[in-house]
Amino acid sequence: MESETDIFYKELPKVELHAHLNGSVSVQTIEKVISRKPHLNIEQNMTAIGKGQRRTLDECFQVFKVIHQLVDSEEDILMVATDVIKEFAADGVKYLELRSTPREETKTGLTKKSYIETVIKAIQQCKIDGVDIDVRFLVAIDRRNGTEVAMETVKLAEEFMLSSDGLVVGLDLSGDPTVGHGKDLLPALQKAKNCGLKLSLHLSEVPTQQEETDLLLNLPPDRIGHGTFLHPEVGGSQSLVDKVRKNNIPLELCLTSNVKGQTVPSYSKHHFNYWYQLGHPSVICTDDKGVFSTDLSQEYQLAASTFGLSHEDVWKLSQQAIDCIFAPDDMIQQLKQKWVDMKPQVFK
Ligand SMILES: CC(C)=CCNc1ncnc2c1ncn2[C@@H]1O[C@H](COP(=O)(O)O)[C@@H](O)[C@H]1O
Ligand SMILES: [Zn+2]
Repeated sequence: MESETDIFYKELPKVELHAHLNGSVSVQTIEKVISRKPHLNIEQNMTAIGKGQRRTLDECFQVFKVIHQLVDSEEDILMVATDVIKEFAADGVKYLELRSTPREETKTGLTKKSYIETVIKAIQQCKIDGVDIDVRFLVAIDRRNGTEVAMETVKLAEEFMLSSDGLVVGLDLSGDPTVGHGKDLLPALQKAKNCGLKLSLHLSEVPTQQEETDLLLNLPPDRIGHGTFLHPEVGGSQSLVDKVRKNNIPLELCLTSNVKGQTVPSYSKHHFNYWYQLGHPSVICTDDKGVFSTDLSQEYQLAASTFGLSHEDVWKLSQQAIDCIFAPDDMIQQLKQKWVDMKPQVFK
């Protein structure tokens, strides 16, 4: 951790809806994987961006390549996923949607199928161990890989949605936003939606994606990652904003990620404020807590201190996130009850 987070934010029950598995790996876990693979000559400081540091988007995506080199077997994925889930739980996250791109690695025998199975195994193991968190999984499409891989990923996600006892709930579209075009992925995303997978799409993470965003908003997605350049003040348009509002599509907002990745110039200029002022459902998330050296408590505290939110405002924000989860209604009701039960303790 970079700086102390107030106890209120730690104790606040939280919902995390935008967390990439391999971007969420902590320093401690990275050290463990590095010690398993000394021959790679990778140092811990190559996988995280510290306090006050910034990187270009391109440099950030290089970091994921390094982490992928380190995390390349079923054994690694099981450890990484288990650690990440336990860390979110220790930070007061009560419900987590993890997302990850299935990969295959010939040299370790990892297949896309065993990749997903291993993440599911980690989720189940944490449940058995009594970790106080409910976890669901979104299978991710890396936009760089194009139409065919996207379609193959949707098929896998559908298979697991039907066989994972409700743990696989949806699909994520992510990857370097400057590569590829959403129109090539539209048929796969449409198919996913038709078969009942929920969709969370990274949209307008960089400027100049209006056309793609406009197209993909017609699906419509169930949630939007970032949406940094949707509104007219930053080169988006009123018609994009109207589409998002008309369909009431929640936004997943990641302050530190956007500032460190330099798509947003400073915390006070973050688009959280624009959407919050509109009363539009906005969920504070971490994106990549390992890479950006943060956690969800810290992100809530940052939002509060930057935009002058009271503890009561922050409570409402974390509570409203419950309505944006992809798990079915009984989980929503369970979480709402948990928030009611916990409130006296948090405001003591
Ligand atoms: C560069 C930057 C500012 C990152 C934050 N914004 C992001 N935008 C799009 N895709 C992302 C971002 N962060 C993580 N990802 C995706 O998540 C992957 C890492 O997690 P995983 O291997 O899917 O488990 C990356 O390879 C990338 O495909
Ligand atoms: Zn993301």
